[in-house]
Amino acid sequence: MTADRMLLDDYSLEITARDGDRLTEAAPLIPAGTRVNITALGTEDPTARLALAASAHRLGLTPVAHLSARRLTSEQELRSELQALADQETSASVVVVGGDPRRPEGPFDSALSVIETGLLPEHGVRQVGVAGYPDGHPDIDDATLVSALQHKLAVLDAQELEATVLTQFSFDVDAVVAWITRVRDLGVTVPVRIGVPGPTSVKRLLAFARRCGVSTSAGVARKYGLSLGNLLTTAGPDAFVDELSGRLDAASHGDVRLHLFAFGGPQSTAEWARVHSRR
Ligand SMILES: NC(=O)C1=CN([C@@H]2O[C@H](COP(=O)(O)OP(=O)(O)OC[C@H]3O[C@@H](n4cnc5c(N)ncnc54)[C@H](O)[C@@H]3O)[C@@H](O)[C@H]2O)C=CC1
Ligand SMILES: Nc1nc(=O)c2c([nH]1)NC[C@@H]1CN(c3ccc(C(=O)N[C@@H](CCC(=O)O)C(=O)O)cc3)CN21
Repeated sequence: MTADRMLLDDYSLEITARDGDRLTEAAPLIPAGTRVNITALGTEDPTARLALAASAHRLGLTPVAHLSARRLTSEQELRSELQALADQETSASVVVVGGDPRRPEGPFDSALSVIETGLLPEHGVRQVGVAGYPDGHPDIDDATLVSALQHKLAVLDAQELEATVLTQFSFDVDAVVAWITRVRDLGVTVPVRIGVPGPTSVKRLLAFARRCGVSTSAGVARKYGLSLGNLLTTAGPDAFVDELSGRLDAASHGDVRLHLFAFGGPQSTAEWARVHSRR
């Protein structure tokens, strides 16, 4: 198996609640059991996210609902959301992120505070994803991020939950390789999924990068293949993934896979993964 195929083997796909119908259309392109992550945006109807989790499950995929700590207005809301996922048998895997609101909307200020409630395993959760930041975070310093990561993994381990680290997307292979090396050196052994945008217009990629605090310096953009002078062209992660796979080896970097953000919709991202994993 080539290095690209290892990275793309068992990739995960992140979509939003609005992508429901489009997931059904894209499903024939997606390997059975693939994890489909459902972003927590705060703008969508929570029932739409539940419906999408149910639909992914029916399509033979593995739904992974995201919980956003700072967007939860009460512990009751967390309980209801988990119970609703459990009732439709879609609670086995979730992701817990801090959430973008500057001030928490309820009792939870971080992913850790949600995990520490102990409510996840009580509702049938067995596997939990937490976030990693190869490019850093605009509002949170690196030391805080790394200690939060270690703390979350320790508590998940104590709760006998499987953990995965899902990274924020990045256009910078050097930063990603350095970050994987750093967390492995710190003793993080769990699987890591590197966030990569699926193909979409340069314009959309730049807008998402700005919104999510991801850097797009001129050098990084050029190497990635983002032509800043032509915003309507489509940019895919081909060069990024080829270089990343050439620079990783399982012995020193452990279990590393791709987490594809379907910014251009599930179909184009799934098609990209299918073509690229055959090369
Ligand atoms: N929706 C998504 O898919 C993603 C969201 N993010 C965002 O990245 C940020 C950090 O998330 P996690 O790594 O899960 O952190 P976390 O919840 O583990 O928190 C790490 C530390 O940063 C603080 N913190 C958390 N969110 C913050 C915020 N919005 N502003 C200032 N301080 C904050 C926490 O109190 C804690 O001390 C959040 O804003 C999160 O929403 C990151 C990646 C993906
Ligand atoms: N700090 C941070 N906050 C986030 O919210 C966030 C990240 N990082 N990292 C990446 C994920 C993926 N995210 C997203 C956000 C929007 C769409 C999206 O397709 N939005 C549609 C509208 C969909 C809707 O409103 O339901 C769009 O056309 O913009 C996809 C992924 C948000 N995410």
